[in-house]
Amino acid sequence: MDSPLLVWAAALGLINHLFFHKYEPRTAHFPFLLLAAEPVALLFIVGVPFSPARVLCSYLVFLSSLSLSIVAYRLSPFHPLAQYPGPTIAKMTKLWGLWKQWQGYKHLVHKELHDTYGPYVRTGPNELSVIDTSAVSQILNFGGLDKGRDYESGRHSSTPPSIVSVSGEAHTAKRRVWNRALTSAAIRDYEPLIVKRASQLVSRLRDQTGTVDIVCWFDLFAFDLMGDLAFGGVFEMMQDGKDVDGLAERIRGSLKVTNMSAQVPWIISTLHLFPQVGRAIQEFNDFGKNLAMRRMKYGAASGTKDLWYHLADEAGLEKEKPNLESSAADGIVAVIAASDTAVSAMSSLVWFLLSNPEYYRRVQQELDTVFVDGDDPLDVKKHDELIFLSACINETLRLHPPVPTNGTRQVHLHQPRRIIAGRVIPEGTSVYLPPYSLHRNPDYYFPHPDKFFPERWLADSKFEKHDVTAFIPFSLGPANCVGQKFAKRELFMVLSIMFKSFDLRFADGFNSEAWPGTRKDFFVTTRGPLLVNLTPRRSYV
Ligand code: HEM
Repeated sequence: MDSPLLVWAAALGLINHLFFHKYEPRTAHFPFLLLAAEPVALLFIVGVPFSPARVLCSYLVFLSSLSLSIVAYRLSPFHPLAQYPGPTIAKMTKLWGLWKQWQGYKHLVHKELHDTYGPYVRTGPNELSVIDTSAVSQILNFGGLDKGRDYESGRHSSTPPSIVSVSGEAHTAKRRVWNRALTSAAIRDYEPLIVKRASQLVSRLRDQTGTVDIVCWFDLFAFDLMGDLAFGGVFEMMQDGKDVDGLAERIRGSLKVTNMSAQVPWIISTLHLFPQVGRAIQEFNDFGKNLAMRRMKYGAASGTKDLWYHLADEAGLEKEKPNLESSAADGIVAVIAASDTAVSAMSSLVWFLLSNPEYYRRVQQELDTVFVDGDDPLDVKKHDELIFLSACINETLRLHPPVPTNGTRQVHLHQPRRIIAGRVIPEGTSVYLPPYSLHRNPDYYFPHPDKFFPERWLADSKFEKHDVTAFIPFSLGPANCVGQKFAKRELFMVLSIMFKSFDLRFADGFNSEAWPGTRKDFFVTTRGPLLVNLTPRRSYV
């Protein structure tokens, strides 16, 4: 074979690495075209006759040289993250963890890596995972790192921006509107809707005979509630007893794809060139827009201020009113962000209590003491007295955080490096602070960091270590969970009325020990059926 061609092909591989290293591509189309054309063009440049064998050799040598050069650099002491430990395969390529991630086990992978390598782990060529509390605030809080590229990367240019997909000033503007939508006063306006839907949940559960999948009913409840709040009452899933249009499945499918593709952001806009992907995106955009138009036509389900009222800035408080598409995108975010998260928390809490009968009894006793006969468990004024239920909720969020790995924060390319907790975070680095691993770190929760011990949250706790700076189920800082007060209100209301209304036990034959393994991390958590039997205690609805 012609050695000049092979030498040039090898050199071209190295030159391409240097070029793309300096000018990191935002999309894959241009690099793909370039990489496909170069080895063929080389035949003409070197002046050798065209033949399929020469083309093949040129490709092989070119791609081998390019890949070897990339891998050698990533593993070399010259790479800016060289001092951080991690598995070699993770340092070489981002593709290594995609399979685990596709299966929904990213949180477990991060945990395993931290157990092996310590609090700072290199989980990708330009990616770190950190579970050091002295870094938490410096990374997440005001003045910390920006939201990572993974947040915006799933969004096609035709999709209107939502609070999740924007950063910088655009995020600050959206966040102002969302903050107004989720103040304590605003949440009080939403309470009648929570009361209505929580009562309906209990009454529908009463209609069921035999075994019940409580996860499924929590799902139906959450969609109905968020449909009321965000779009004036669009779903009646509890009434139907199922998700007739398969909305939840569609949302979860798109979450899975977005979550995966966010790992390799440069491929997104190329994927979007495929007509099927474009169509699916368009359909989803239209779905949001139609819900928004329906809400504008029929008004709020409560007849008063709902979430949409704030998201669409109906009070006209913003200098620039958000357009319909943008508010619709936020409304859809509300449905997604509020449903899977809250459902995960409620389901896990039920699982933990049924697996620990002594704690379950204690929760029921507390509820029976706080809400004596005739008291309404949906009366939020009494929820502050539910100290033990509150401890159980915290312990659930610690062990089963509904957002187990969370998205990244980032020192963007061309930004100066940052020093965080005394360590250098170079430009172009994405940083995870995975709640699942942080919450189970024995340096912060000891003893028995993996065990459900609600007592550790009580004022007279005897636990040796209980460092609440390592508790971030709702994240921290300017992009933390804006809905956390609402989420807690919802959890207290639903759990109070449910445990007052029913005695629950795992259904006969249900493999309860296997249930935590059905929890999958696709940014928010999905979970498998949780089969229980319900025996009515007394009626509140
Ligand atoms: C137990 C329930 C919930 C948990 C554990 C949870 C957790 C989180 C987490 C970890 C984030 C990511 C923050 C980050 O990037 O650092 C987040 C973001 C967000 N959550 Fe929640 N969430 C819950 C319920 C809710 C509810 C009920 C709502 C709405 C009513 C909501 C709305 C949002 C929104 C809009 C964001 C994006 C905030 C931003 O980018 O500024 N969440 N949530």
